[in-house]
Amino acid sequence: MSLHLTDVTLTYPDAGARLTALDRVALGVPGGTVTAVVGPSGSGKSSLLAVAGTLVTPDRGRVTVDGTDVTDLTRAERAELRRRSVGIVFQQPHLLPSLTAVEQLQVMARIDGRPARAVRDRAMEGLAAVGMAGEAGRRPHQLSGGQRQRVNIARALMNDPAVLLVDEPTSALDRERGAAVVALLTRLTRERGTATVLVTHDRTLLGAADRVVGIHDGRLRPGGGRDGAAGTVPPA
Ligand SMILES: Nc1ncnc2c1ncn2[C@@H]1O[C@H](COP(=O)(O)OP(=O)(O)OP(=O)(O)O)[C@@H](O)[C@H]1O
Repeated sequence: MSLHLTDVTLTYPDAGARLTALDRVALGVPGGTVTAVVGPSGSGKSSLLAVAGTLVTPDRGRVTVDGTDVTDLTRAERAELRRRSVGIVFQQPHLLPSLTAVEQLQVMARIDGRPARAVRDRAMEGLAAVGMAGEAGRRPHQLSGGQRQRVNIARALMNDPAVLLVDEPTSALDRERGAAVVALLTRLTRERGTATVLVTHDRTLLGAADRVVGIHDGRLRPGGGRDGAAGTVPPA
């Protein structure tokens, strides 16, 4: 399981010109590791996740998810790869208000002829993995912000993705709960061999990440600082 971005450039139309959101980005994330990408607002973090998650096709460069070069796939093949191999944890949990915690995970499950019972067992395992087995029957309004974020993470991991993309997972949480969520993501990443990318503007919570990379004006900076070779961060 791994994620590779090679020489990725992404531009958006901007008042008759093009705005470069990602500038010759190279990033390799081996399975079982967390790479944190840290940068200020507008630096390209969401763009990076959108490209890595195969939601947006870059102008140039290649994206390889779990050994498959996404660039050559049709739209339908990309959607299938995303469903099978990519988990995304959005900033806000976006849980469905009427569903219990375990049902949030069940709706994400690949049906694929699997009996409902097996899907439920898998969902319960997923909740247990994030310490939420005791809250399986609760609806979102009966959970704390940290608990909702745990359900969010469990849901993203329900189909055992090769790649996990996490957008500002701690923004709605206080420091202690935020640190617990990052520690949880790191543990699950190691246990499952997932290639995890976490983007944030907050450096204080990143002690648990295997690697921290900075992003400024669409360019990566190894080590998270403003110095260093632009754009290129080889696999750890
Ligand atoms: N759909 C779009 N059309 C035009 N420009 C865009 C679009 N999306 C993002 N941009 C621009 O691309 C650059 C990178 O944006 P991006 O959303 O990736 O940054 P970010 O680091 O995620 O910011 P934030 O932390 O505020 O979410 C910014 O200059 C932004 O204004």
